[in-house]
Amino acid sequence: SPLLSPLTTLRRYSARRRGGSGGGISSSRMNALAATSRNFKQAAKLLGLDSKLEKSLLIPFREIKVECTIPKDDGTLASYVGFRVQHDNARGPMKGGIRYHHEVDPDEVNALAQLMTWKTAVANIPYGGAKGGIGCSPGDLSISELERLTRVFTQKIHDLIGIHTDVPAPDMGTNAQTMAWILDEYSKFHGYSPAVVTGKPVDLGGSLGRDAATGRGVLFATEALLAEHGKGIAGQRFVIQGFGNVGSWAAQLITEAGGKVIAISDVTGAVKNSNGIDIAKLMKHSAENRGIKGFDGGDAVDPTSLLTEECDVLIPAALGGVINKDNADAIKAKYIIEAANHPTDPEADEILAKKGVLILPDILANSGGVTVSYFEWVQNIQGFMWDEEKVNRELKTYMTRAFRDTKEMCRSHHCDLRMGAFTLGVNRVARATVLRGWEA
Ligand SMILES: NC(=O)C1=CN([C@@H]2O[C@H](COP(=O)(O)OP(=O)(O)OC[C@H]3O[C@@H](n4cnc5c(N)ncnc54)[C@H](O)[C@@H]3O)[C@@H](O)[C@H]2O)C=CC1
Ligand SMILES: O=C(O)CCC(=O)C(=O)O
Repeated sequence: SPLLSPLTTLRRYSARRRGGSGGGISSSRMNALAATSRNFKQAAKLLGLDSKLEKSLLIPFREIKVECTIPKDDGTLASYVGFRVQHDNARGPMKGGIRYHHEVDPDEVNALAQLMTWKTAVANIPYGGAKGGIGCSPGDLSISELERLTRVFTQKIHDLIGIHTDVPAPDMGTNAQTMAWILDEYSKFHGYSPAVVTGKPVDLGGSLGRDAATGRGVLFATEALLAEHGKGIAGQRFVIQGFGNVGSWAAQLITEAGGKVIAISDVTGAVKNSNGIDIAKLMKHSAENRGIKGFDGGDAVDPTSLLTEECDVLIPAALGGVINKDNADAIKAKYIIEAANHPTDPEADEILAKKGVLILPDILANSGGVTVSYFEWVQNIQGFMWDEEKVNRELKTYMTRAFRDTKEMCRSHHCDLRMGAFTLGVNRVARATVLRGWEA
């Protein structure tokens, strides 16, 4: 969250976890890997990819599973399973976040790693894709337990990550402080290596603007989509699920651009105000009260009904699979901007397409985070720091270009935005793979 120090954010996450389910996640969601692979196969078909190349692109490069055993503060031992899936490196070092969440499982990490491969290609940054996670509830761990867990995880994978092999970053339940621990632990083995992680604190070589980057990229992508329909952010009504790094920055920047955030949720609860929620006040409340619950700047609403609220633009910015065949038909938004990864199941895609709802897919909409991660890595390698204005200006250029390239694929392949982005990403990875001589 923009107003909080890294340590406070992790503590706040803990309270959110204890606060209740937050809602909106149905048991009807598709398996994440099945859903992502289905989108990939559809794109491969549109591109007319050779079937052997298609198969080779889908199979991950490496799947790592490690047991991380740590002493708890009370002296007992606890063990957690950590994963890192390195999906593809045809276009460069593998890149992607590390998630701490109780629902982390190998299939989902696999799906998220695959999405990173297509996302970095859509953004046209010189990376492949990876993702990691530890099955834990960060909220139930103290800061020192989280630090021990992160250091043990790093000890187990340090030989398999690196500046030119695989570069982790934050995702749900992790933040700049987590990256600082990974950087420190990795550097014990390999010498001081700031470029081994991105999204780290600015004091350790993090980029200005990385904290806000995913939310800012969501704003730029939304602006590009609305502009096609003769609209701007100003005057549009937004509903946002998730008030963590991505959701809180998106809410803040949309408000600054004149949009009206009329409902927002996190794991502790949801609030609605048709006159527009005071986001600065909500940030303060959330920091002081460990979540949205109890905020008096609107009416408390059932988080499960948040996604189906009347609005112009819906922004899921929390978990995957939240828009599925159970609730898709009830969605009233005209546009869905996927700030979260894989929030929409393919079955829901079909229902929403029939209703005329336009979806800006995750691998385009949330690519601002990894794009500024790339800027951070470049700055670290060059030993030179950009000012924030340059970071934000370059981010806008990259987001606008990714949107334009996606639209071009939509036109040439007669497909929707999701398939436009998938064909764009898959085609770039396929070309790099063939050029490198994949069959040799
Ligand atoms: N952090 C980043 O740079 C990027 C994140 N993403 C994606 O954005 C999404 C959010 O990530 P972050 O904001 O980084 O995570 P975070 O850990 O900072 O925040 C997650 C938010 O989701 C909320 N949440 C959890 N379960 C919920 C539920 N059932 N209902 C409503 N809210 C719920 C939490 O309370 C919290 O507000 C994830 O899907 C992540 O993969 C995508 C690209 C980059
Ligand atoms: O910044 C990065 O490297 C990765 C961000 C990420 O995990 C994502 O885009 O889903």
